Amino acid sequence: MSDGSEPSRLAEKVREGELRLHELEDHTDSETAAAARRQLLEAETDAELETIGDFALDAEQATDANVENMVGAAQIPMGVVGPVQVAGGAADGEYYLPLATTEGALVASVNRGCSVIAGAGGADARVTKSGMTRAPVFRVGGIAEAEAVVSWVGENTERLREAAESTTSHGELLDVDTYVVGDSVFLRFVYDTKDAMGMNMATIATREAAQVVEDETAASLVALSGNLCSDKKPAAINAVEGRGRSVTADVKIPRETVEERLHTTPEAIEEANTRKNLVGSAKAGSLGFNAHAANVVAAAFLATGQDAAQVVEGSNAITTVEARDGVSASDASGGSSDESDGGLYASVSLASLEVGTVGGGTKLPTQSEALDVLGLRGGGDPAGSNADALAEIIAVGALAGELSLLAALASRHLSSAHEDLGR
Ligand SMILES: CC(C)(COP(=O)([O-])OP(=O)([O-])OC[C@H]1O[C@@H](n2cnc3c(N)ncnc32)[C@H](O)[C@@H]1OP(=O)([O-])[O-])[C@@H](O)C(=O)NCCC(=O)NCCSC(=O)C[C@@](C)(O)CC(=O)[O-]
Ligand SMILES: NC(=O)C1=CN([C@@H]2O[C@H](COP(=O)(O)OP(=O)(O)OC[C@H]3O[C@@H](n4cnc5c(N)ncnc54)[C@H](OP(=O)(O)O)[C@@H]3O)[C@@H](O)[C@H]2O)C=CC1
Repeated sequence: MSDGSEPSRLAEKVREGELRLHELEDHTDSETAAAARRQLLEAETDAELETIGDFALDAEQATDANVENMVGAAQIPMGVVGPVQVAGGAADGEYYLPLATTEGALVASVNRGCSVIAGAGGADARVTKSGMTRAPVFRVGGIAEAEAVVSWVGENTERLREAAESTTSHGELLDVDTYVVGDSVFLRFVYDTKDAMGMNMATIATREAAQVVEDETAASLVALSGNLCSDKKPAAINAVEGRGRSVTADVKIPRETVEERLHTTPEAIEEANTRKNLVGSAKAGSLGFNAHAANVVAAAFLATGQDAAQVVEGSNAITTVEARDGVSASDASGGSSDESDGGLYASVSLASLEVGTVGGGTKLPTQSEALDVLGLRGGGDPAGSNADALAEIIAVGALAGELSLLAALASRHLSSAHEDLGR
């Protein structure tokens, strides 16, 4: 880093039109470039950017792959919930889940849910489907040509696989789903992206495959993303077909635990879930039949370096709750322990949770430390197991949030909780 005059000199050059704002890193280190931009912004907006400029991350690393025109860093408070026992297909053990949020009462609520789940012996969780998608749109002459392209794709999936997989040592092409609308052909490529969330990987691989389609058929590529993917937009296709990881967590909680820890009954939580999450969501035309899965998904995404815009897909979740007779506490190994006099079964199924433990924002310092808390930094053994485990733990966090909020609503504690903790 240079002395204090260097940012002023660079800021002046930008002001005089000798340098563009985004070119500063070509002339200095990233930290100095960010300082120069802050000076410019401060002069032009009267804002003071002292705190934005007081960051601990490595500016070189951030500007390498995570941000352009860097001025500093946004800081979000991070809390932690747990420990909670997770018996998953990949996750196995007691976990603390870091959550970054500015919503008071959220961490307390999820923590309460985790303590209830822990008291019931833990939750089960499984990734039931996995596949990151990219769906280019091609122009054809009409439906006859569209049909010919679709047939060619069906007969040449192997060639497309070869082209796609030539760009990655980890990614595997699983499927190519075809859709036709008039003279538009959409090919929805589905990849196993292992421990990467996989959007860059899938996009680069699909570019190669799309080239083969263009070379061998009458189709002409219009856009490498044709929105049937569907990335970062509310879309039924993700809720139905899944995107990233489809993951479910569930738990059985004895009646006494519900009454003591959640101050309500299994029946009241079931009714709140039915009338709110199922009937209310249906009437609203919602894709998310849950209370606030997005809260946990967003906070876990921010803490662990996921792409925050994909909270849109992460909120495609259905919560089910049932008051059951003779319910047994989970024993966190898929079995059950002592029978009690009834209790609660609750589940959350997130259809399209897009997570990774390598790539994207996961490499940054606070984010990778948060992944360390989970024991999930970097690639798993076998590849994909770390991202599966992360999906399962977030699902259990979402389940904890659902339980706690539904209970707060059933016991009429929601507004007082937020009065006490959130303002
Ligand atoms: C606030 C509570 C938890 C109090 O709940 P309580 O049962 O009165 O609290 P408690 O003092 O008896 O503590 C119970 C447990 O909660 C946890 N807990 C308790 N306090 C803390 C704290 N400060 N920090 C960390 N953890 C805390 C902790 O696990 C504790 O157990 P312990 O460790 O003591 O044995 C409860 O009233 C609650 O969960 N309310 C619901 C709040 C909520 O879920 N907000 C979510 C956001 S709402 C929103 O964004 C979406 C919305 C609502 O618009 C969506 C929709 O339309 O539904
Ligand atoms: N391009 C786009 O259209 C979009 C991009 N994004 C952004 O994409 C980024 C995420 O893309 P993503 O592809 O996940 O990440 P990266 O682009 O950071 O690539 C991750 C790479 O890590 C390598 N890798 C090493 N170990 C593993 C492992 N165990 N499992 C899987 N891969 C491994 C792979 O290399 P190799 O392939 O050589 O094997 C993989 O391609 C985020 O920053 C996100 O914001 C988001 C939405 C759209």
